[in-house]
Amino acid sequence: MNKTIIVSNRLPVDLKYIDDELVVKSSTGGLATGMKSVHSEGNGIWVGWSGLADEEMDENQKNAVDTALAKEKCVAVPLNNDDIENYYYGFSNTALWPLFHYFQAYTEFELTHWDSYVEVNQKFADVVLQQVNDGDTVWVHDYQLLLLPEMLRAKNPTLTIGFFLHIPYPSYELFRTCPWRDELLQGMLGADLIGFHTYDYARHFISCVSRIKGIEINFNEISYANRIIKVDSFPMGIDYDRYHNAALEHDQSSEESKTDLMKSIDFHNKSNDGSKLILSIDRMDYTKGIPNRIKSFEYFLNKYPEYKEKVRLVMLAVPSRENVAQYQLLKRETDELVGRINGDLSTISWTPIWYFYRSLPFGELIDLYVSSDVAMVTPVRDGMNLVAKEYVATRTKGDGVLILSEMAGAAKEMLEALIVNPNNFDQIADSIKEALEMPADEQKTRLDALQKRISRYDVERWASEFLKALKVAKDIVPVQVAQKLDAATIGKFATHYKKEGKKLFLLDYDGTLAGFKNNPSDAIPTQELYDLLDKINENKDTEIAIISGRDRETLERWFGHKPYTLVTDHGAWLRKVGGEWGMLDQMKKSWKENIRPVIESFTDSTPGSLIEEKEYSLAWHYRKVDPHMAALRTMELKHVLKSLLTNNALSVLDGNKVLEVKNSNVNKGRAATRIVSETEYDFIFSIGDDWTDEFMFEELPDSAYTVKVGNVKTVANYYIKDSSEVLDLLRSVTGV
Ligand SMILES: O=P(O)(O)OC[C@H]1O[C@H](O[C@H]2O[C@H](CO)[C@@H](O)[C@H](O)[C@H]2O)[C@H](O)[C@@H](O)[C@@H]1O
Ligand SMILES: O=c1ccn([C@@H]2O[C@H](COP(=O)(O)OP(=O)(O)O)[C@@H](O)[C@H]2O)c(=O)[nH]1
Repeated sequence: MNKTIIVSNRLPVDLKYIDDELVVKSSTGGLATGMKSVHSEGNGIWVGWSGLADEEMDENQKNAVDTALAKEKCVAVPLNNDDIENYYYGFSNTALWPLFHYFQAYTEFELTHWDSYVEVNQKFADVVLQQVNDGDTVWVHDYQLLLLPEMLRAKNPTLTIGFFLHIPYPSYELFRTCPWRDELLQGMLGADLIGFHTYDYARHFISCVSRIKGIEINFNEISYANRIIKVDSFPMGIDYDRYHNAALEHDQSSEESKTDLMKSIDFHNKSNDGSKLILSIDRMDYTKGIPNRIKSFEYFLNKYPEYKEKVRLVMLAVPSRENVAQYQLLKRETDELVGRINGDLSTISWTPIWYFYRSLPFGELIDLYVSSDVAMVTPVRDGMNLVAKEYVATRTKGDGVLILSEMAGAAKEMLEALIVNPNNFDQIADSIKEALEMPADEQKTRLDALQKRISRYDVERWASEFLKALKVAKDIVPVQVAQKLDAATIGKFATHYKKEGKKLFLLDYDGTLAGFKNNPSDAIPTQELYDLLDKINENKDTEIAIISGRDRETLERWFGHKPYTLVTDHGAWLRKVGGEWGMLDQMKKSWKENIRPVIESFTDSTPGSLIEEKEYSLAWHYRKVDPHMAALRTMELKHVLKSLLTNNALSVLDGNKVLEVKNSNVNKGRAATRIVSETEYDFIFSIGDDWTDEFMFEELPDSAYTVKVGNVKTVANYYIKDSSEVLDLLRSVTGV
């Protein structure tokens, strides 16, 4: 039976050696609870770092760790201190974390960090590959392991691979600053499904793939390396029942049983003086907007002084990544701010900010959530933010107000919260006032709606939706009627070619015999191409026909002196070997005077595009244009042209990064038909890359060998990867 392997930087268990004794604690983090059902199913396992440095343990200790982990169905990836320093604190947390959270000034790109990141991703891959069997599913989590999907696929293509990013995916403008942007995207594209918390993150990722990799994308499907990769958003939820039920239990418990922390800050007596509590919980991380929150609370107290002595901010900051300099600075800044504000504003009976730098066990967290009138969750950037959801889940009495930053992924789903810009102190101050004064029925209406949504789409649902979508994604077969041309089939062509009889090669030029150049006039034939075609042409039974969208003048300049059949202007002109040029259909060109200015104005307003004037057509090339802009402009231009081309005599041809206005009755299919109708060929081979070549493939007799350059939708029977394979293919078929 196939199994599912979960891979994340950290395992769902915390391990510690205390006085030589290994202490194992199950983690209650969001991911761990969410994946519980996936993890416990069948023979599934979880692969990750144990949190301990490999060289700090002797063999016995390592064995003890492995045994303890095995009991939890976990397998450790051994990391040494250098790995932890360079891969975890280094590339993951001083390059990717700040970059992906829009803290560009904090982002450091260090080659040693990158090298370690590659090496450690490979270590993860090696451990996973030891654990998997063919056909298994691997679900990779988060920014520490962006390279892993591709590393796994390279070694075992039978795996179904999902990837989920828990942090924001930045816009192209940020992402492109990373020196290893190609490698990171390549790594992620090894997955079958790539999930994000929000649609915006997914959109940014798709934009990076399209702009950096130049890959064609159809809505949320990326066609790459003969696979379809799905991209979608799956907003992660929490274990709603766990929080909700704990809060219900808390409501029923006696005052004495409340936790020491609560007693120490006199939470439960607050109702006596009518004072209110505002709660703030996060890891001590610069993305969480802690200094801004403190300053906006001070701003609130100064803007609405009637609230002095009536409200307290209880701030829990959990120590995190303390080895990274920016985290140390943030800690210092926070300590100083709290000290200054408390110094300025405290009275004998009132301290405005209660600040705790520590983590709390579950019970005390619940106590905090339940006892607070308002939760302020105001990160400057946050992938999702589970604290916001947990606060809502614990409000069992229908009261409590959530103030939520629009920069948290959670804001996309929690619209009934008071949504704020974390940098707008004035707005935050007003929202605090609104929250403190919100009528009970409004609190309840907002909470009901939030609770309904968060309880339905909980963490288990999130995991199962992702895995369902992953299965569907793996099963998508690229729309592909053509077969990849393999050595055996090429051998068959060659055998056929050697037989007696007339042979015809119909060869498209741009994108087939010649690779694309940014400027079409630079795509001149190489000596290698001339030599090869001449050699093939030495066989007196073989006819070479170059069938191109190029104009007559250009093709004549390049091939006029050769004994080849030439078809130009997408099939408008034909010159048989040794014959004269003839027009296949009577065509007009006077229309160009009206259409040219329209295309010219698009060229002016679309940097990178250019107009190519042919005798009987006008082509607008946009190969160098930014793909998003190109998509927009081609849509507009097609629309404008459609309104101008009112009779059927002209049509717009949507080619490979080119729009071309030409006479409707001309196409390569008609030209090819003319050629094959004049001679009886025993062997026909045709090859092309463009949409215009489809007419040719379509019209040729069934016995013809039709080959598309590029793995895209086609009516051809076969395809090859790209134009770099064309000349070798011709050599193999003809044996020259
Ligand atoms: O492992 P650490 O370095 O100690 O960091 C803790 C985790 O922080 C990040 O959490 C993110 O995931 C949450 C759940 O999807 C999301 O709500 C939050 O917005 C994110 O910041 C990180 O992504 C994890 O890998 C870390 O383990
Ligand atoms: O003392 C604490 C404070 C917080 N949390 C948990 O830490 C998680 C924080 O997740 P979030 O998505 O808000 O932010 P992250 O830290 O993952 O960036 C939440 O589940 C909190 O309940 C915890 O376990 N102990």
